[in-house]
Amino acid sequence: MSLDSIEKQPGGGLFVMKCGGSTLAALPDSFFEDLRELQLSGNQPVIVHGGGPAISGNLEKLGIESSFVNGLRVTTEEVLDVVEMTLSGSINKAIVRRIQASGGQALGLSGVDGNLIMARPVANHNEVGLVGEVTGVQAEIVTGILAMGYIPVIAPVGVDSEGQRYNINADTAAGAVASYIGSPSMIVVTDVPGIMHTVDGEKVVLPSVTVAQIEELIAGGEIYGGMIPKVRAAMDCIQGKVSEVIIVDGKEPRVLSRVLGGEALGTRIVR
Ligand SMILES: Nc1ncnc2c1ncn2[C@@H]1O[C@H](COP(=O)(O)OP(=O)(O)O)[C@@H](O)[C@H]1O
Ligand SMILES: CC(=O)N[C@@H](CCC(=O)OP(=O)(O)O)C(=O)O
Repeated sequence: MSLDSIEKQPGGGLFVMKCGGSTLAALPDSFFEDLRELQLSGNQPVIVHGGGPAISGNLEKLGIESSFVNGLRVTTEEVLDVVEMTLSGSINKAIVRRIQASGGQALGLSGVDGNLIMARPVANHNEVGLVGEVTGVQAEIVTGILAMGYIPVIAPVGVDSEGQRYNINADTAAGAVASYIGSPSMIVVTDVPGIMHTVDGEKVVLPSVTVAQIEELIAGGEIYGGMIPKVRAAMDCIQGKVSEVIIVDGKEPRVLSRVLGGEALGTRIVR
C-alpha cells in the first residue's frame, strides 16, 4: 500500500502516536479500545513509545548509575543493554499485548529491525555517549505493516550502517517517524493535560501554540524538563505533511478519537 492510498482511507487516515513512559502503565483499557475502534473505522495508527521510568528502574535494580544532560540519558554500552532490553523487550511487548487484548492487531519492532530507524551520534555525544539522532526512517516498513492490518509499535532504538545501536529519545524518534511517513498529525500522549503556562498565578493549559511562541516559553522557564524534547521534536517535524502536533493526557477518556475528531483537548502545536 502506498502512502497516498493510506492517507485517502476513510476515517481520518494516518497518524503517529507517541506514548510516554510517564503514562504507559496508567493508560486505561478504554484507551486501547478507542484505538481499536479507530483502526476499525479506517484509521492507520503508528505507535512510537518511550519507557524512561522503566529504564531507570531496571538500571537501579542492576546497580548501574545513570544521569541526564538536557533531558537525554547519558548512555554507555552497559546502559544501552538495559535501554534495549527494556524498550525493545518488555515495554514494546506489553503495548502489543494490550492492543491484542482489546481485539486489535499489533506488530512490535524497534528501530534496529530492518534498519527501520537509521541514526548517528548526536552533536554532544562527548557528553551523552551513545545517544542517536535520526538520519533516516524506512517508511515502507511502516506502510507495509499497516497494509497487513497491523498497528506498528516502534521502540526508539536506532542503528547505523556499521551495526552500532543508539538510544534515541522517544519524542525525537516519533517526530522523525511522522516526518518520514508524512503523517498529517502526531499525538503525544503524556501525563499532563498539555503545555501549561501561568496566568494570574494559576497554571492553565495552552490550547494552541506556535513554534515561535514555544521558544519564548522555553526561554522564560515555563517549558522545562521532559516537555523540552516534546516541543523540540514538534518544532522539527511540523513541516511538509505534518501540520500539527497535539500534546494530551492519556487518562482523558477516549482521548484519541476526540482529538482526531477536532475537539479542543490538550495543546495543539501549529506552524
Ligand atoms: N509547560 C509545561 N507544561 C506541562 N508539563 C511540563 C511543562 N514543562 C515541563 N513539564 C513536565 O514535562 C513532563 C512530561 O514529560 P515526561 O515526564 O518526559 O513525559 P513522557 O514520559 O510522557 O515523555 C510533565 O510531567 C511535567 O513535569
Ligand atoms: C536518549 C534518551 O534519553 N532516551 C530515552 C529513551 C526512552 C524515552 O524517551 O522515554 P520517555 O518518552 O518515557 O521519556 C531514555 O533513555 O530514557
